[in-house]
Amino acid sequence: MAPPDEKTIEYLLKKLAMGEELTEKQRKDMKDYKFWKTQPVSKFDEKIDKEGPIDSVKTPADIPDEPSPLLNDFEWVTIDLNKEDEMKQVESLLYEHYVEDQDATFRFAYSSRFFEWALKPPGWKHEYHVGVRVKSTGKLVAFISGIPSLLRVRENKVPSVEINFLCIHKKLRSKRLAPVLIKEITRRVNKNDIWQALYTSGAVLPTPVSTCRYTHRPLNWEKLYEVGFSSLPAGVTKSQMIAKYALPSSTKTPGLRKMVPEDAAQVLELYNKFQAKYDLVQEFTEDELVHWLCGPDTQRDLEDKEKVILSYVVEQDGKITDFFSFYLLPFTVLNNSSYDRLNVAYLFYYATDAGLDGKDDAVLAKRLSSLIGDALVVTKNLKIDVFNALTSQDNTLFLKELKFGNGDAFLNFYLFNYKAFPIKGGIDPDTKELDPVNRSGVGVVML
Ligand SMILES: CCCCCCCCCCCCCC(=O)SCCNC(=O)CCNC(=O)[C@H](O)C(C)(C)COP(=O)(O)OP(=O)(O)OC[C@H]1O[C@@H](n2cnc3c(N)ncnc32)[C@H](O)[C@@H]1OP(=O)(O)O
Repeated sequence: MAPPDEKTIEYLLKKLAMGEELTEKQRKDMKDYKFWKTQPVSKFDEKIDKEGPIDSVKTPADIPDEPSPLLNDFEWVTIDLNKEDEMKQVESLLYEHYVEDQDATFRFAYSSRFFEWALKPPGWKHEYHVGVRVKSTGKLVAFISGIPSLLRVRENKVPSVEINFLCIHKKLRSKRLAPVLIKEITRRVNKNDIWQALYTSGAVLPTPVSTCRYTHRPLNWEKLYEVGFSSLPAGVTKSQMIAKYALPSSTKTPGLRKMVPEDAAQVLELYNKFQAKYDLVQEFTEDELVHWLCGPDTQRDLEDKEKVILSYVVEQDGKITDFFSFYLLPFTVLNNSSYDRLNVAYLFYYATDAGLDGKDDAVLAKRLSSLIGDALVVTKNLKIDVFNALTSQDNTLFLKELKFGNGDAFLNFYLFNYKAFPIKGGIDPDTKELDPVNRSGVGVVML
């Protein structure tokens, strides 16, 4: 990994991804996970004989009606994301404190639109947007969120929540507040008779069910270089680098067009068929699919580059044969005289009917390379600077060909109160290199 002061694209993307390099060092002994060793999660190296819940069966009546008390100066709050000022408070807490960056030169540029999408899918619940305020000033100093999600873990449907955006003000770090927040959201979720959760983190905790690697594809190499994020490899000229990442100006798939909500029934059918191969999947209703792929109503009239999620379908004679989607989360660059923003796209869901019988990976690889190659063209035309993807889904079939470079960061997937056999992350467990043969079993994409 490059030293932080060099500000290479590798370093930045690692920060952006909130990932960490996966080293044995990072993994403490189980006994040192003072909080996690008390929770219903698998232990490292635990032999799993059967998949399923860990805790004994409970009912909401067994769960306390009130949260654990906080220290005197603080209070629990439920954030009302329908209120503009409360939405803004979450935005600014995350803007200031979500990314660890010593000299604070870049930050995720979260927007209300992004949270409308990420935190208010169909069936969202106020009580899963949990905050801690300073009593005297009302200042929001910590946040954790959940959204309802029906998961499939191999053959089992698991009603769950997805937990995300855990954030504590920098001044309140290392005071064991994170476990208190996690216990409070667990209590609120359990009260609704839900006992399982999915979450991801760069941090190594007991115990990842899967680990994927981040990869990135420069779209505007010159800008990345000019802001000092990308370095010039020895013996290569700038024009060679620009030529390396050049893309055609228009897409090549006949019938490619933007997805509209009316496509949902066909897209859902295709999504379900395509995702059948994966071991960890999010099941969608049609309404949920529209939300996740077409975005909330509030984004529909915006220009594409202002949207948070964009989806495209391929339609041939009235039949949708493929789709892809990506979400946009820029970051603000501080202290740079030429640029104040870097535009970043993240690969989201996709599916194709090519090679659905699973007999010929070459057919699937060819189609996906062409499809996601078009996603690169679309994003480049939207002035996106870099396109990120994990090694999840079938991504290792096309990442190399499309010139995605390996990131240093890894993302761990965790299940709460659910034992599961390990799920492949699209990388070789020893070398951590992309593995196009033993592809990932992770179908779900977390934000
Ligand atoms: C059924 C429903 C269940 C619902 C709940 C399911 C579980 C959800 C779990 C949450 C999923 C979140 C998904 C995301 O949002 S991942 C994104 C996490 N956020 C950030 O990285 C933003 C910047 N960092 C911070 O705000 C703080 O450093 C955080 C809040 C991360 C920790 O605050 P702080 O640094 O001040 O620490 P502490 O003294 O309070 O607490 C120390 C304890 O916390 C354990 N720790 C540290 N980082 C994480 C982490 N990312 N997930 C889980 N646990 C974590 C740590 O191992 C130690 O426990 P143990 O080692 O002693 O055992």
